[in-house]
Amino acid sequence: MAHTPIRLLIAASGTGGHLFPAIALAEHLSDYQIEWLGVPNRLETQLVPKQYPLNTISVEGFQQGFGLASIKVLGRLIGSVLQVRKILQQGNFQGVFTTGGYIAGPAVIAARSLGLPVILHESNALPGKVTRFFGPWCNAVAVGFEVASQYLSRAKTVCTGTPVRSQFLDEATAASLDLSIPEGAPLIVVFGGSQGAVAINKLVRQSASAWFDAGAWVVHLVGDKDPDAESLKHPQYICLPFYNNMAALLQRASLAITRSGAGSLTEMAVCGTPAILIPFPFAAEDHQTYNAKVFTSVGAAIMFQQSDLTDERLRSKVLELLQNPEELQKMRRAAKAIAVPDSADRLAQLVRDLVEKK
Ligand SMILES: CC(=O)N[C@H]1[C@@H](OP(=O)(O)OP(=O)(O)OC[C@H]2O[C@@H](n3ccc(=O)[nH]c3=O)[C@H](O)[C@@H]2O)O[C@H](CO)[C@@H](O)[C@@H]1O
Repeated sequence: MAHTPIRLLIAASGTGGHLFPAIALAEHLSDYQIEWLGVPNRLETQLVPKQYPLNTISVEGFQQGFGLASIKVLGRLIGSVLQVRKILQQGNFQGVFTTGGYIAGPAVIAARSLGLPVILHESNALPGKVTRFFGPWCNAVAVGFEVASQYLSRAKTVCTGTPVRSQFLDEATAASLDLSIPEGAPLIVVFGGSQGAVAINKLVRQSASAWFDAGAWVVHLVGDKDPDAESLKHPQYICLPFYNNMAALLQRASLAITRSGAGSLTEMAVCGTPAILIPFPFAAEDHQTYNAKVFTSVGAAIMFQQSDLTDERLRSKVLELLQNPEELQKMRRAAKAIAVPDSADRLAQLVRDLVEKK
């Protein structure tokens, strides 16, 4: 007898760091009927595969006001909870999965008020405010890094690692790199999270000529907000606003220079990409520094705070690493050692256990 598929609502919104782990999980629940919950005009409208219908609600600005007992914030929260309840009831959903952030508050309250199980995944080493507040209301909080559990003592935490999309796990992906970089040439990949990092871009442009002289190639993903994006030209330099095949690029890279968003870090661990990390200085509660420390503490990466970093320091550190392949190899092994390649399976199993048990 054919049984009806489980219906799951995934509430993930805003940045690649929130969306990609949820997309990876969805790939592992292919027997489920999945719909998405997001907000209009954010990255989900572009990144969520079309097979998952996107429901949108208005929660814009909620996060900024979070914690302030302002009537306006409360009013907005109640409004969004009612919208999510309606979506859950009309869609006959049996559970909710969320990756935290502003969308998680209304999603958790709505689901719990209807008696539906909620699983929250927190990819950062220092869990966000929404996770710390709503975590205890969830049936489980899955964490990407073990260290996050210590900030969630009232929640039921399970360390699953953070899921990456399947192409990151297939070592043959490197062959699909469609950028012409000579085989064997050292490759430095520079990127700044899903939205670019103008400050890193500037430092890299000031430093890169010494790296070219040392024979390295640079693939620079500059984002779409850098006014000087086109200013550097060199035969060993490839500049793009965004690149879709990050798996191939990180597998091929000799070194990455990047922010320390949880998504990028998890992908670099799986691919074994040595990294220089420059945490985004304005990230909430400086959480990117906490993320970076997970990697520096095992020797998988080197961290610089943006305020201390000059083009001179960056230039010489990269040259030093390029001249020391054994050190890069050590970093590569250390990164691989903290990867959780079966994270999507672990998380999917947790979701199945809690949603199907109901
Ligand atoms: C500024 C900020 O607060 N960022 C947060 C945001 O992540 P944010 O999305 O900024 O950064 P992440 O590092 O988590 O993710 C970036 C993602 O974008 C992808 N990518 C990037 C560039 C590109 O050209 N192509 C591409 O596909 C990367 O492969 C990665 O999957 O949520 C994360 C998870 O809560 C946090 O850890 C980050 O601190």
